[in-house]
Amino acid sequence: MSVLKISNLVKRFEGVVAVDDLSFSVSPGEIFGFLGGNGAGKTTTLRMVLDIIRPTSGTISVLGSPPDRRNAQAIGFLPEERGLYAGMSAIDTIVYFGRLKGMKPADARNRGMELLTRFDLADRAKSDIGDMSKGMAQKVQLATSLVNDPELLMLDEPFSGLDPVNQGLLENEILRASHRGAAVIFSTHVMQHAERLCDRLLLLRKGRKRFEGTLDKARAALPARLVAMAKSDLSLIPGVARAERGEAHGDGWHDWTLHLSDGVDPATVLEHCSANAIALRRWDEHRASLHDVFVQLVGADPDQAAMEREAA
Ligand SMILES: Nc1ncnc2c1ncn2[C@@H]1O[C@H](COP(=O)(O)OP(=O)(O)OP(=O)(O)O)[C@@H](O)[C@H]1O
Repeated sequence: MSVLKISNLVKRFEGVVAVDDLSFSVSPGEIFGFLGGNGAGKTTTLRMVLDIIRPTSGTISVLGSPPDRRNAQAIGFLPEERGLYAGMSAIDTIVYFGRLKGMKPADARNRGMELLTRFDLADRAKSDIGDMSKGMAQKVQLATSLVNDPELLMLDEPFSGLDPVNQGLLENEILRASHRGAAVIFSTHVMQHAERLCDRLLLLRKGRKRFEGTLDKARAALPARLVAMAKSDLSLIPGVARAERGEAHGDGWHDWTLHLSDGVDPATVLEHCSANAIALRRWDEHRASLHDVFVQLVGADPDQAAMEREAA
């Protein structure tokens, strides 16, 4: 059974269709990347799952029921706009959220301390949130979303604002939640995180689904590039859309870069070479990255490109 099932979801605000006939589902233990450019409709979708806003049409099922604040006990959510109550200690904040989710205070406190220890913040458990750095406060907020061991964990841009060590820590937490059977949905603009973590991903553009599937399927959506060294003219091979002859290596050997036509498997080009006695000294396949797929299907976004360069 799906933990989350969204069918034909539409959300219209005045003058804007924020979510446009969106359908997808997420199963227990699955890590699902919810990707899209700025304003694609990601946060709006997550808010509808949480019953913070209501759909214009379509249906959402969370653990078999329509969205309802009572589902909160089974959900963990890290909102995009961070912010906890300054004036409250880290551990009291986590206990507060645990209690909102129906936990006994002692259980929430034990679980909170366990999380703070894992997040290297045990010595700051009694510190006021207002006295913490932005990244530290973000880790406390992450702990509030994990305190109840949710069956559905939804993280909106969880990596932004974290240093590389803490980004690694967050990746581990996402894997840990998935291993214990939680369905995890996260949005990000940084494709490397999605590439490392996602079992499946969805690309959203202006509220509409542009792609849904595995990382392999996403990368296969763009033609591959091959780099080879050969004596023959490789531009004539069937399936090669464009070929560039590169550096000469003597005795007629040249580097070649081959851009394949859509849907052509690099293996068929290699088979053609061996069947036709085309000698090769080098053969490297370069598949499209998720970044390439994102830019192609969702459109380049200057903010995203800058963030991805920063993260690379
Ligand atoms: N309360 C609202 N009233 C009117 N329009 C809204 C409201 N909330 C969101 N929108 C619009 O809906 C669209 C989708 O916004 P949303 O915040 O869901 O995008 P997002 O994918 O989360 O973007 P980002 O990556 O920039 O956070 C945008 O055009 C936004 O302006």
